[in-house]
Amino acid sequence: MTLIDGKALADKMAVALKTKVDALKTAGVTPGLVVVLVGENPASQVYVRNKERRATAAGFNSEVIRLAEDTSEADLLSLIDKLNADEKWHGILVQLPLPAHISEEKVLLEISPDKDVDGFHPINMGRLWSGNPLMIPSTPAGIMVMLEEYGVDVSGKTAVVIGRSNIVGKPMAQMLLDKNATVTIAHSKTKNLPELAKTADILVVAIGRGNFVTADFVKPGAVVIDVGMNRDDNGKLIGDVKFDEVAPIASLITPVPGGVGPMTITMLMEQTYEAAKRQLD
Ligand SMILES: Nc1nc(=O)c2c([nH]1)NC[C@@H]1CN(c3ccc(C(=O)N[C@@H](CCC(=O)O)C(=O)O)cc3)C=[N+]21
Repeated sequence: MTLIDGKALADKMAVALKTKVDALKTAGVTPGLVVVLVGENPASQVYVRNKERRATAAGFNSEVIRLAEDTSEADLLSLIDKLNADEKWHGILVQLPLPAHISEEKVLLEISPDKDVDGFHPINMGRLWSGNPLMIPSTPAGIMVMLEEYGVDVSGKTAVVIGRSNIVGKPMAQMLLDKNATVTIAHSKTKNLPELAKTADILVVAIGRGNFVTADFVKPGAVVIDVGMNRDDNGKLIGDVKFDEVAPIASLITPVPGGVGPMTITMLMEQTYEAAKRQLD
């Protein structure tokens, strides 16, 4: 079994990114990433801090706009309009989830598709599915980079993605399909899930249930990617995969933490850089 070290890869890519950013700055453009955080979700605070740290280290303009939990939808939408029009920002990220009184759909539609570093705007989702991607969701994008880095040839492989969210499951399936995997998307209503999962050469788990995938879900030699971010009873961060049990069977596996999470942030930075570079075109 080999561990897929997402943290180490993220650190390596950060060094290369810094060099690319320095060159872009010399050409007159500084990449700018603005993150909007509504309310006080403690988990979101951690992610947002990590993003800010990585953006600053890369030499970006970076700002976190913190809004009160009771911010109105109209106020958030007009803030987004302002950020859309501001040349300083190449990437706009509104941290999800939003408070219940704000429509996520309306907010995601408001962000200019050209600045939508999350790739959540319907235009960007449609572009991805039609084979003409621009901005793409960072979590599956980071997973594709990890597979490539660790020499996993996806073509012709059987892939099972557990989870069908717009943020991870669906774009993950499309990216694997684009690399010629045979892809199945499984979810909470799937029958005989362990048997199905066991057919996978590449198993991606993004269901948000701690330790859900046990050894009986995994074919010996499979590549196992754990997107889960759950807290156990002691507040410890755990994945969707029961690591100790699955790791000995897998050929490659991502840990939590230190796997998918750091690469998610790396891909946000890469996409912000690419968006900034397009400003020169
Ligand atoms: N619009 C939007 N875009 C997002 O990309 C987005 C979001 N909303 N809402 C929340 C989720 C979650 N997310 C993570 C990013 C990095 C880590 C990360 O860096 N994790 C580290 C450490 C985590 C820790 O120690 O708590 C790791 O896995 O090693 C985790 C989770 C981005 N999200």
